Formats: sequence, structure tokens, C-alpha cells
Amino acid sequence: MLEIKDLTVRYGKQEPTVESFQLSMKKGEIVSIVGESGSGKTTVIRAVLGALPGSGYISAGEIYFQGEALTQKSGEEWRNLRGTRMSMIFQDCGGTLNPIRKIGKQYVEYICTHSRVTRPQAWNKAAEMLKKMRLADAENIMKSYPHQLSGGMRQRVGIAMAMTFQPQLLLADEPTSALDVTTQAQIVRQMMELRDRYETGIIIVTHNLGVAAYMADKLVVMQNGKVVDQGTRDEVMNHPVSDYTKSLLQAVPEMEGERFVS
Ligand SMILES: Nc1ncnc2c1ncn2[C@@H]1O[C@H](COP(=O)(O)OP(=O)(O)OP(=O)(O)O)[C@@H](O)[C@H]1O
Repeated sequence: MLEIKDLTVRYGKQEPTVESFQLSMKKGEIVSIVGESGSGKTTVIRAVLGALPGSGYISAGEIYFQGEALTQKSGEEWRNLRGTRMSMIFQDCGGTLNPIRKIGKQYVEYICTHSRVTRPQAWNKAAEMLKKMRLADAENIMKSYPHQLSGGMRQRVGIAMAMTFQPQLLLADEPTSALDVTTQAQIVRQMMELRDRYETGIIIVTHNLGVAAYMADKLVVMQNGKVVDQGTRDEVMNHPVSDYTKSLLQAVPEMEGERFVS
């Protein structure tokens, strides 16, 4: 479904921020990228999305998504994939919602820009997606402004929006970090349910090894732009190769996800 080969990303003339990144991902698989701040995790997923900020560019390597070479695509072709076949959620999706417009209006507009449906159809679709994210009283949420919802509710709205078109790939950048532990656990479970329902592959960038270990089929550990450990969850958790991963594992005693979500 997704193959990343020897991906190298630079910002302007700086040394590479990400160097020779490799990843092979199957349909419906969940991959977690963990690593310290500045190690290049966000840069990897932004490169896949074709949305590197500022002077960022792919200086080497290839990204194949469902057999298509993304790096050969024009900006417009790549943009057309975003929001439909692949989508992204951020640490604070609520922050990306327009604060002075009601949720329903924004959601309907989002659906209408990406598909040919009438506004009432879009409204129904939006309400249906909010219900799937277990947001009780979806109609009421649609009529609310973002600030009237809690952080966890806003994040669920963001995830619902990202899942609207049943993307094959969801890129999630610290999707639960701003939330309390209980809400984090609920949202993590819901993302996994969505994966089961739609067979969406998910790449989740997180500092939280508990979240990573609980959710992921595969783990990628990054340090200074390079992958220092990669493999199935059990391989990396039980047989880490790098000292960095070993130190990460030691620092998080409750890393078995079971404990995290209990
Ligand atoms: N817009 C930008 N312009 C120039 N350099 C950038 C830009 N964005 C990121 N970088 C460089 O890339 C490095 C890695 O950033 P990135 O956001 O990918 O790391 P990260 O591992 O996701 O960190 P964090 O966990 O803090 O989000 C930064 O330390 C910085 O040097």
C-alpha cells in the first residue's frame, strides 16, 4: 500500500533532516514512528502528504502509494489525493477548525469541496461520521462553535473529518498528546476501530511509547533524522538494536499498551 524507499528530505541548504528513510506498509497496518523532538518524524509524514513546510523538499528517494510514485506527481495531483485517499490529523485538530464558524458549516464545506454531493447529503454524512466517533448528539455538535466543545470532542471531530472519505492512509501527528490519559485511550481505541472497519493504514507519530506500543503493528524509532530501529512491535520491544531504543524502553516502565489503556 505504501512503500518509502531511501527517502531523504532537506530544508533549504541544511544537512538532511531525514536520511534514507525506509518503510513498507500493508493495507490496514498501523505503524508508529517514535523518537525525540526534532528527529524528523513530522517531516516524514509531511513528505508523504506532499506538504513539506517552508523550504522543505525531497532530495532523494521514492514514495509509492498504491503503486503510484508520488514524487513523480504534480503538486495538483498530489493535492487531489489529500483529504480523500490519504488524510492527516494533527495534535490539535480543533486548532485547525475556524473558531468563528460552526462545526457543521465547516464540515459540510469540506465534504462539498472534495465530492459532488448536495449540502443536505453532506450534512447527513457529517452527522453520520460524528456518530461513528461516538459523539453523542451529533446534530447539536454540528450547530456548535469549536470553543464550545472540549479538546477531546474537537479531536474526535477532526478524526471524523479525516475519515470521511475512508482514506487508505491516515497520517496522525501526535493525535492524542494534548489530551488527558482517559481521553487519549478512548481516541486510540476509536482510531483502531476505524482501521478495522475501513482497513485504513495509519502512520502515527508520537512521543508516547505507550500509545505506540499499544496501537502499532510496526514500530519505527528515529534519532537525528535516521531510523535506528524498525520492525514488528514485538521485535522492537523485545529485541531493540540501538542503545537509544533501549534507553527509551527503560524510561517508560508502563510501556505495555495494556497497562496504558487500563
Ligand atoms: N519549516 C521548516 N524550515 C526549516 N527547517 C525545518 C522546518 N520544519 C522542520 N525543520 C527542521 O527539521 C527538524 C525536524 O523537525 P520535525 O518537525 O520533523 O521533527 P519531529 O521529530 O517531528 O519533532 P517534534 O516531535 O518536536 O514535532 C527540525 O529540528 C528542524 O531543524
